[in-house]
Amino acid sequence: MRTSIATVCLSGGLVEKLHACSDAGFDGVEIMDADLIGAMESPEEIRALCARLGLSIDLFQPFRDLEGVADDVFADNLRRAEAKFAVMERLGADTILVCSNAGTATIDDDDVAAAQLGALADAAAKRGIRIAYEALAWGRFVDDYRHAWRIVQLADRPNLGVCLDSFHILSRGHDPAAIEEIDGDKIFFLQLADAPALDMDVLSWSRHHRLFPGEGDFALTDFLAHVLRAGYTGPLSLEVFNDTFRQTDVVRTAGHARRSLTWLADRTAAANGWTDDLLGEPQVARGIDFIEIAGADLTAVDETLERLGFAFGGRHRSKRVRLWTAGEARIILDEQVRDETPRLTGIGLMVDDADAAVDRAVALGAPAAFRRTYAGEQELRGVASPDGTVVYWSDRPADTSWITEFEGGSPGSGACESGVVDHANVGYRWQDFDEAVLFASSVLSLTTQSSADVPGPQGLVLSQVMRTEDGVVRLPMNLAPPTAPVPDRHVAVRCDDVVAAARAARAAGLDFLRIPENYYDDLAAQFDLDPDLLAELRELDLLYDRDGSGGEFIHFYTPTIGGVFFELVERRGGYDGYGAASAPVRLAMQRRASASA
Ligand SMILES: O=C(O)c1ccc(O)c(O)c1
Ligand SMILES: [Mg+2]
Repeated sequence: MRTSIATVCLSGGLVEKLHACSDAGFDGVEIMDADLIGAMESPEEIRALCARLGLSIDLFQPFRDLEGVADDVFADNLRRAEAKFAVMERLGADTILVCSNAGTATIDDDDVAAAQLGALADAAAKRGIRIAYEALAWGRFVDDYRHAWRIVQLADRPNLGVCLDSFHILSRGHDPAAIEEIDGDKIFFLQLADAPALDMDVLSWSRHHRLFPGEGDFALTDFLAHVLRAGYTGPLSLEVFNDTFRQTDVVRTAGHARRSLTWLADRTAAANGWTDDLLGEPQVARGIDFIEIAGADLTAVDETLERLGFAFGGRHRSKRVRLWTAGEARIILDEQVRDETPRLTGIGLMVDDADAAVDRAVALGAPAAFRRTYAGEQELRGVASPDGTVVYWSDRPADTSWITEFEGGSPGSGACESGVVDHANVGYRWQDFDEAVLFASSVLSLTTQSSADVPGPQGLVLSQVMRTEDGVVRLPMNLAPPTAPVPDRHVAVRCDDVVAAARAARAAGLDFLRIPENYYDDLAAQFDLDPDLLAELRELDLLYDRDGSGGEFIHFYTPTIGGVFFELVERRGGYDGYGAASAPVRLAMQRRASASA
């Protein structure tokens, strides 16, 4: 698999971008005309730099508004094209992307389009240049790849082919299966982009919201399989217009981009029984082994967990680390850090083959994380995720012998004995969010569940749930408001009787997140609730949700300690959500609590 990336995906100047692409391991680049125009370096210098960096210039782009125009306009278009061909000769680029006319086309006639593209191809042929014709989703008369292919066939020039771009095809809902009807050697170029399913005008969607493969909702493995079955042998190239990636660190984004292609090639090969590009077998998590919270002083967390009914699992015999458990929910408190406010720093997952999980993660470019272990202690292998959170894997059935490394534990209050980690809700800075989604899909083998916007006091919070099919591991991921100093994260523990657990916690002196009276008035209006249940919810600051099939969710929150808080939840009757309807209340109350703190 040869890989390439359009320079438009990245932030910075052209030279910086090229260095980053090379460092990330790309084989080639698509040079955007605007990036070259804005560079001090001459085309010859860029050519030499690419050669030195081991990058081929796979495409020069875009050339706009060529075909479907009157003769005088076309004559001027040819003049423009000749000037760009001359630049390409200096760059040493042999393929130019020509977008279907979205601006100046006045003639809706395939014969005219084919004649004009043919004339362009003949001019290009004199310089050994190839034309890759791409149907833009918003093209004036040509907005479908099948139409572009018909015109290319009509023109019938050896140096004229199509460029396929997953965004233009999948955004319009065009069936990609017909790609297999195109001659493989007439697919001159392939551009890949994912995107979230949005209901908006396609041009804005394309220019601002494209994502790297594995981060959005497009069925890209199917798409790529059609292209490869057609016989395409050129590079897999990323063309992702995205406002975030054009602002984030160029080296990091290039690495992130490269990982998305490794993942896509692996998943496509696996889905089709191909052996090329295969990484190791994905390891789907069978459960959460533990959650790790680190901070310089975690005594407030100890107190909260104790009042919640957790059992003290003891102190680690060789480190400043403590363990708390509620049934199968295990929380590790790590005080081996300096000057840090408490935050969720690690997740332990149980898989069938922990070594395979680590190897696959490393193959996907995740840096291995090591923790200091002493003789007789269980070695934990893991990797750092892009934002620094460490993921550890252990073999299932749970090899929980590490628990015996903790000494001096004592039982809990009992209300939480049925506990298990229901979900870990992880907030990310805007710079980290998309990369975190890709990490969860590629390295953690979690699948994306539809995203939602949750209204909060600082604007809408984008929430994207990543989970295993069976729901044993659930990670709702939130894009924190840009002003949040540390994105909040919380651990939700599920138990059989959250009302009893809330009562016990209240009796033990736990402060709950206060919920306003207005919320309960609204609940009564929304759901025809049993008055006793409503009174109980109100008394205990519990939140409530009900789904369409009668499943119910009852939950409450502890106050926030540094960057972390806890939630206790109970699911009844197969409720599968996260109480999204009450999230605005929670966010508003947390803001109020932090303002008065
Ligand atoms: O948004 C555009 O104009 C544009 C340009 C070139 C492309 O390859 C593309 O997919 C979109
Ligand atoms: Mg494109």
